[in-house]
Amino acid sequence: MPVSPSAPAVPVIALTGFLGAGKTTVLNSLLRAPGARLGVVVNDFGAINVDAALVTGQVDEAASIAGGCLCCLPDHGGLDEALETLSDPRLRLDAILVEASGAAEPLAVARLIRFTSAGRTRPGGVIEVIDAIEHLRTVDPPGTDGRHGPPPPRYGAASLAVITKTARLPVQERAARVTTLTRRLREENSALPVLEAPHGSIDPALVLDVAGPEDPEGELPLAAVTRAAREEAHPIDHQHARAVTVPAAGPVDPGRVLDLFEDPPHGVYRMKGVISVETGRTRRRFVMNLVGRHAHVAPPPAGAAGIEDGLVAIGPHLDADGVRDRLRDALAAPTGPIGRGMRRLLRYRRLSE
Ligand SMILES: Nc1nc2c(ncn2[C@@H]2O[C@H](COP(=O)(O)OP(=O)(O)OP(=O)(O)O)[C@@H](O)[C@H]2O)c(=O)[nH]1
Repeated sequence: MPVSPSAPAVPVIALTGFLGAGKTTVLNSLLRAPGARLGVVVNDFGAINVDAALVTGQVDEAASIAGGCLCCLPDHGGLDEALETLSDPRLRLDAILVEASGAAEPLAVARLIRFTSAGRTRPGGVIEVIDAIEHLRTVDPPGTDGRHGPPPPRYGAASLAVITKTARLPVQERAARVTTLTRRLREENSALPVLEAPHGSIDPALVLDVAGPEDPEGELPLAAVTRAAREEAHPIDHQHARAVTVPAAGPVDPGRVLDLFEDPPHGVYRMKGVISVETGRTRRRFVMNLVGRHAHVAPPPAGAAGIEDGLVAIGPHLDADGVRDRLRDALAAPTGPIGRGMRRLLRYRRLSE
């Protein structure tokens, strides 16, 4: 079927959020929803793009950018080219979702999308994913006096905020946490819609709503200019996280990997990757995640078949050599029986349901 030369510009929606907040989980939930044809660009910080391998569901077109933040990589890691390709009218995509790395600064990501050279796209909004458990310790912590100062400027980039992991809080604390987070977000961004997303699940209609007209109807041109200026005023000023990637040569001792996850190296906030474990003649793979002090073990989705075994450790202040040694040690070939470690791993697996 011929494509109209006046095909509408494809909205590009950014998924931002701190390390491990749940961006891939939200993305997967959107991709499971039938209806819209979505393109995906996944940016990951480590040398192995773990997130790209963990994207499940119906991706109509995909691109992967690994090895650093979009905003810090030379030529933004090829984002313009990826958007140019994905916005080809022949692909007939309804929207393109860009999952930023957890170390990216949302204002910088919004600016890259706004000023991309890909001519058939338009900014479709920024969805900031917020970890209900960790956010007030990591992104928006109180000062030493226990009081919050001005909210982080990144809140100003968001068009929708999605709060994840509330179910992991004690029931009696959930409502208060959502209220506190919403109040903080709206101190910077007064009209920001905020919603809870149990296990990353949000209504895709809301996301495509976020991607509504570029400049809200009735908005004074001045408002658009102010928004662009705010994005400009915060150039790439984010704290540079570091990532250490260590591939695994073969099956590992799960006990050693769990020792690492239970006592991560100083400065490591996030670890993720895939490991293989061999018992008898059976080899099984597991997806390992650590966010803060919370470890999660899951079976691999189909997409993980294409990813090599290994771990990526990420943190703002880590000693790369020391961390690499710890990861290598944890991923070394087993030197003895692994039964006890396997039972520990399966216990984590059950608790991660
Ligand atoms: N209980 C619970 N766990 C969640 C939720 N959302 C994400 N997780 C878990 O949190 C961990 C990190 O989730 P991801 O979706 O990979 O987070 P991310 O923001 O893509 O991570 P980075 O790209 O590394 O910054 C995984 O173990 C998820 O299973 C949620 O709503 N509830």
